[in-house]
Amino acid sequence: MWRKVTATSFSSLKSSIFFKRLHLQQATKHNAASASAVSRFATVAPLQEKDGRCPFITFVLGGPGSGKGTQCIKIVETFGFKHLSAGDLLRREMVSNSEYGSMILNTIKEGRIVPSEVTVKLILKEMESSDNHKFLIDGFPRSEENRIAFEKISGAEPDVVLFFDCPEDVMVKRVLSRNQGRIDDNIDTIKKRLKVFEALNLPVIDYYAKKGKVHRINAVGTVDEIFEQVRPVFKACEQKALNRS
Ligand SMILES: Nc1ncnc2c1ncn2[C@@H]1O[C@H](COP(=O)(O)OP(=O)(O)O)[C@@H](O)[C@H]1O
Ligand SMILES: O=c1ccn([C@@H]2O[C@H](COP(=O)(O)OP(=O)(O)O)[C@@H](O)[C@H]2O)c(=O)[nH]1
Ligand SMILES: [Mg+2]
Repeated sequence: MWRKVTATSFSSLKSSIFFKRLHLQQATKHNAASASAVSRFATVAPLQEKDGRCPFITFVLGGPGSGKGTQCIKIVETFGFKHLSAGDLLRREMVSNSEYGSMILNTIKEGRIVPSEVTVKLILKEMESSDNHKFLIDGFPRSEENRIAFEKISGAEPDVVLFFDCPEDVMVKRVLSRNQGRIDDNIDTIKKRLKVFEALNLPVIDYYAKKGKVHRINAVGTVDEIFEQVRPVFKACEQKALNRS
């Protein structure tokens, strides 16, 4: 299993490099643009250099309400991935007496993006504590800065990027009827989130598209119809994912 195989490398990465760097960065302001992120996060040795193996990572991207979380549940059921929703991790952190609680609350309320250090730390912690080696990272990276932070700090890249492509009017309708009591599921915040998605998240999708990693899914249709587009993506890489275990 991935965690057992790489526990040493990942733990030492965590204690020796990631957390030390994190403390340094937390003392600074978090508003750096993606360009400066390149220099803010020093490169670490890729996980696979340490033991020849690395986790199988899928980034699940798309605008608010495009159906990322819904499809992740089906992917988990069918292909046995571990689902990590960045939004859920941040909401859990927010209500856990964390020092970041009020910052996360205000950021989500405004539809902005939480500083990369915080989100990457939560994601890597979950990955490390999981026995699974196949991960769906849902709703992350949301910006080039997020992407660079993850890749530099973890030394890993996604194997697959799913992009749920959905018209804005459909996304707005779905979010407004989501009914999960979320502080950001109101029309004012949705408008801001759509702008942030276009300005900051589409460049991430473009970046991975140029690397041939993006699978565009037409996110209009029933949940089952959409999953029939998703299924072949994972069927095609089942063997590759298995080889990582
Ligand atoms: N294909 C679909 N058709 C209709 N409603 C959907 C579909 N997929 C998801 N939904 C609903 O839309 C809302 C947003 O879906 P969700 O999976 O939470 O999206 P995201 O994680 O991308 O924001 C939820 O209430 C969900 O039940
Ligand atoms: O990597 C992330 C993921 C989420 N968020 C914040 O959390 C909110 C909700 O994210 P989630 O993925 O749950 O929303 P969804 O797209 O599923 O509606 C976003 O608008 C952001 O404010 C963030 O800052 N960084
Ligand atoms: Mg979601």
